[in-house]
Amino acid sequence: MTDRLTLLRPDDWHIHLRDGASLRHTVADAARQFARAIVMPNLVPPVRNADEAASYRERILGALPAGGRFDPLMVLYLTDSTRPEDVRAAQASGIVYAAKLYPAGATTNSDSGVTRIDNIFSVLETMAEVGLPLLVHGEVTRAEIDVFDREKAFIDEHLSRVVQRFPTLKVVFEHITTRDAVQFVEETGTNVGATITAQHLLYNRNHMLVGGIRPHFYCLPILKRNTHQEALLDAATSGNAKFFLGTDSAPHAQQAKEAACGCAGCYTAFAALELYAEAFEQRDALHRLEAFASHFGPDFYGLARNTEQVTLVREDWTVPAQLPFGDRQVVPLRAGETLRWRLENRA
Ligand SMILES: NC(=O)N[C@@H](CC(=O)O)C(=O)O
Ligand SMILES: [Zn+2]
Ligand SMILES: [Zn+2]
Repeated sequence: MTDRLTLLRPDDWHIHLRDGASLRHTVADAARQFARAIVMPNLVPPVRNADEAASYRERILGALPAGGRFDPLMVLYLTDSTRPEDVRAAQASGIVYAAKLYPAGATTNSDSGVTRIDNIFSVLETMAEVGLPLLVHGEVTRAEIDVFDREKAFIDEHLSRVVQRFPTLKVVFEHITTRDAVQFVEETGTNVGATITAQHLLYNRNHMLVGGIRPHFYCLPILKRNTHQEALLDAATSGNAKFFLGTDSAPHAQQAKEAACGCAGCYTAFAALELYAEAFEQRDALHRLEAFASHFGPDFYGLARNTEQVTLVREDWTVPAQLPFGDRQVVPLRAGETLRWRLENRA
């Protein structure tokens, strides 16, 4: 049995760092694990153009602990009024690496999202032309569609159409949760990839709903049945370069999660690699972790792989019941429970 696992330092291709006082904590946690991260733009108001991305990036770097190294890769938030010029300016800025499609109303802070994908076709055309990847929260929002079916409906109604219409556009289907999404990504061209979270590899909806409702497992897209979890585990451990690490670490203050109407999002960045290692080990696939975590993401984005290494050691440790989150607290995934792997530089 392997007791130490050394791999290239990973990157996180989907993270929420939030803003303001929380940055001090979210950035420190991310920087301990990752060299770079694709930083989600769903602030209020969202990050809509290169200038807003540049100032958010400065706030993130300003929150980095002394001596810390971390490269935030910024993302534009597409709205109905995003223009092709915004895409060109973002590409020219050198700090924006993608643009994100949130269907309006699909998830946390998506009110300014796109109401009809056809509204942004000229923007998508420019993105394809300049080589800026499209990141997608793939869920329809129509009230009559069951929450467990919203990802599949998005593929059928929208994503397949977008991919056909813009065959050279790079697309990352974010935080996929279904066998349908795995199959769609497998069957489309090499310009279409997907991120997979640790929680969707480790859990299914029973973990969230059997024996009591557990708000800290609630995220969007929602955990699905175990057959979908199995399909995601197959994909992540397959060695297929289209599937790579994106934590979707999405902290909300404890009171906002443990509420009559709790927010969606799991906080995982504090132990992301440890959580993924647990999932890969379930499949005897630890030898596939490095490529998933550290090779396929930069390869897809056309960036150099990292050169520094990190080491995971087999050592039990207990996840704290809470972690500081600005002037509040966040309950991390697995709070109070034991993790079997530990990143060597963990304090
Ligand atoms: N994943 C989540 O459940 N929540 C994310 C938004 C998102 O990625 O959809 C958040 O910003 O809280
Ligand atoms: Zn999302
Ligand atoms: Zn997210």
